[in-house]
This record gives sequence, structure tokens and C-alpha cells, in this order.
Amino acid sequence: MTSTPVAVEIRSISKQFILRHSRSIKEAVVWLAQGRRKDLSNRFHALKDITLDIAQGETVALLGLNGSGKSTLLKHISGVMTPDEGTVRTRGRVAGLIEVGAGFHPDLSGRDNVFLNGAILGMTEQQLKERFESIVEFAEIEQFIDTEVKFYSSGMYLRLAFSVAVHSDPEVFLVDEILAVGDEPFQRKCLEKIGELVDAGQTLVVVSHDLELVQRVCRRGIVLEHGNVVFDGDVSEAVSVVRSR
Ligand SMILES: Nc1ncnc2c1ncn2[C@@H]1O[C@H](COP(=O)(O)OP(=O)(O)OP(=O)(O)O)[C@@H](O)[C@H]1O
Repeated sequence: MTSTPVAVEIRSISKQFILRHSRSIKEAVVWLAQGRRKDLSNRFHALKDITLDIAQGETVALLGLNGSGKSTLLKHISGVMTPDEGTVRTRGRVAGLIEVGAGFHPDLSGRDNVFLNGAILGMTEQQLKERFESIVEFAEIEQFIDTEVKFYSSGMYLRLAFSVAVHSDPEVFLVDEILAVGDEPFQRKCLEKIGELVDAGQTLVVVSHDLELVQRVCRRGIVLEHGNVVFDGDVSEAVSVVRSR
């Protein structure tokens, strides 16, 4: 018997952030007088001891209220953040849309950014040359391809970034809420493209508050609350859990 290979393996990851507070001079003097015993900054756990596997070809939605840790978890899967404890392992090429404009250089043109971003995502120069026209065509920004991207609207950034990412043949595709900045026709086009990737067996991990959309796109739902996984199972049950909070 062969089991489906694991695309993302997350083992006991924790991530803390430091909350800085501005203190009054009086508080600082008391702190010094007490021998600097208490830390003046507060730490809090954005992710607490999370362990999960995502199998190749699975479609997963990360759900939860604002600040529950969804984007932080997605950033750990993409590798832009590393955990304080635990490990994240991914199989194959990971690409996606985490933040609008991430991986783009503002002073370079759209054309140069396709090559820069494509190289970051692991495409060779030859592959980029072959796919360039298709990337620009999908993004529908031919007219602006030689404009510096600092003059792009957020929707134009999204179009180009999404197009480069899907053309990089990722095994694991990550999408944070940012599809929301695309206009309706482009969102529809992105969803169709995501459907094609999924049909081709690619793994999808989505962060979204659009509970109708995630039920259409994903089968599994993971609900986070204060950095903990509180539900992991069928997406419609996960949506009910979120709605009950
Ligand atoms: N780089 C950072 N430095 C400090 N705190 C951070 C950082 N990134 C995230 N946080 C904090 O970690 C917590 C979880 O944030 P995260 O963005 O993962 O939440 P989320 O579930 O995606 O929320 P939302 O639905 O609002 O997008 C929040 O309290 C946030 O302020």
C-alpha cells in the first residue's frame, strides 16, 4: 500500500513576538531601582506548539479570528519566518502570495521584476524567457510592463505577483487574503487557475475570512485561536466552528 506523501510537515512550532510599550520615566526609574528585574517588554505567543501534516494534493484553509495566527503560520510554511522552537519541512517548490509587493523591487520595471521574482521562486532564465509572454498575458498588464512597479496600484502588483507565482509550477501554493485586492473578474480568473493547480495535484494552503469562498476551494479547515489549533477537519465543520466564536 502506498500512502500520499507529506507536502508540509510541521512539528511543535512556537513563535513569540515582543510587544514594546512606551514607559514613563517614573516606570523606567523604578525598573532601574529594582535592579532591572522585570522585562520592560511583554512577550506573547503568536503560535503555540503546533504540529500538523499537510499531504500532497490537499486543499487547506487556515481560519480564525483576527490575530489568531493564520498569517504567521502561513509565513512559517513559506519560509519567510522561522520558528523559535520546532521544525517546518516542505517538499518541492513553495510559492504563493503572502504580502502584496513582497519580492518585488519598487525601482525596477514590471519586466525586470518578473525575472527577479521568478528567479527567487526558482525558475531558470530560460524558463522565464519561455514563460514571459504568458506571465504578462495572464496578468493583463502589457501596457505597463516597462513601468517601474512603484507606480503600480495594489491590484496591478497582485496581478503580476500571482501570475509569476502560478507560472513557477509550485508543488505547494500559498495564498493569503490578498486576492481580495484584485477586481472581481481577476479574482474569478485566479480561482479558476487555482482550481487547475489543484486538479493537477498541487497542494493549496489558503488564509481567508471569506468563508463561502474557502468552502468552494478547500476540503480541509484548520481553525486557529490565540495561536492554538482548536479544530482540524472538514472545511464546512471548520466554518461552523469559526461562525460560533
Ligand atoms: N512581525 C511581528 N511582530 C510582532 N507581532 C506580530 C508580527 N507578526 C504578527 N504579529 C502578531 O501576531 C499575532 C498573530 O498575527 P497574524 O497576522 O498571524 O494573525 P491573523 O490570524 O493572520 O490575523 P488577521 O485575520 O487579522 O489577518 C497578532 O497579534 C499580530 O499582531
